[in-house]
Amino acid sequence: MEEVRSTTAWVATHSSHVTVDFTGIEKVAENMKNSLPKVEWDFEGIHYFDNGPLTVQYLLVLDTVNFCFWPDEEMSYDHLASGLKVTLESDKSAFDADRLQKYTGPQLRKMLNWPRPLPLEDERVRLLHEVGLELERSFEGKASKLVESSHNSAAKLVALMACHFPGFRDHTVYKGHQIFLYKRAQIFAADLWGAFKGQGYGDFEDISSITIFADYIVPAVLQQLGVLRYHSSLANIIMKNTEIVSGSEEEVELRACSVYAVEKMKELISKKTGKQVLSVELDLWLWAFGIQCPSLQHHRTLSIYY
Ligand SMILES: Nc1nc2c(c(CN[C@H]3C=C[C@H](O)[C@@H]3O)cn2[C@@H]2O[C@H](COP(=O)(O)O)[C@@H](O)[C@H]2O)c(=O)[nH]1
Repeated sequence: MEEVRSTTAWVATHSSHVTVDFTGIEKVAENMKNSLPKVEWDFEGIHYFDNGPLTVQYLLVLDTVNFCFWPDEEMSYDHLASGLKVTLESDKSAFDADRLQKYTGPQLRKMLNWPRPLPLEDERVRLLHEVGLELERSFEGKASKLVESSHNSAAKLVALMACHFPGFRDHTVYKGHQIFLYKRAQIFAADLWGAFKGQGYGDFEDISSITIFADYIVPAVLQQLGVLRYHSSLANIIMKNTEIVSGSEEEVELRACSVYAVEKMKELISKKTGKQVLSVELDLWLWAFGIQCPSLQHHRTLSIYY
């Protein structure tokens, strides 16, 4: 996580298209210092939960395919989370490692009750196969064993995931420097922590080490709040829904500046209140705010990472 923090800070200080506005951060921190809005994990009631290892298996499958819900305007994260939940409720072995290795695009569509091909469907299927195979090879087929191997460390869990599953290696090269974001690996740790309320499979002594999850909703919210400012050419691209290429300077800056800005916001709120604030909590608040705001325009990048 230190690498996520330091490399995203490097991007923020060398950024050409996105600026982090410290006055904007100060304003948000000032507003939040008295009442930091607490958003409950699963505030929408769409996730599977049985307080046991099957929930861990469900969350790993969910975060394996938790990316790119566009250009299909009707598709959203909620369809994914609830579709996988219904699947598991009717067939408890649906996410067994051997079955994960065999799913096809049409079968995944059927699970989600989706009438047409999913965005990046072939990649979603490939990543499910990858996770099924590696779970079988290294963790007796069980996501719970993977989590147990992290010995209550979220940072270790993220490192283990990056090591075992190439699809979770969310990094890029920016102006010659390697930048780490690890969005889906971090969100898996956060989902466990949220679902299990910091107990059992969600008991991570270093949950404070996690950063926010750099997706396409959070940068848009931060821009709306005046925390991020876009160069006019980038603002135009986003306004016109023009695709931004994965790995481009613009894309890396949008994601990295978001991580950096929220780290700064967190430090400031903690200083003002004398209480520790977690990036996970800020992320959930920003994300929940973003998805309730249908007019919010986000950047469009075809990516398997978010
Ligand atoms: N930063 C951040 N990004 C998040 C999430 C979540 C879901 N987390 C759930 C877990 C527990 C809570 O109950 C949350 O509901 C999804 N995403 C990202 O959003 C995008 C989808 O958006 P739309 O097209 O509108 O559905 C896509 O990139 C997806 O990867 C989050 O928490 N934080």
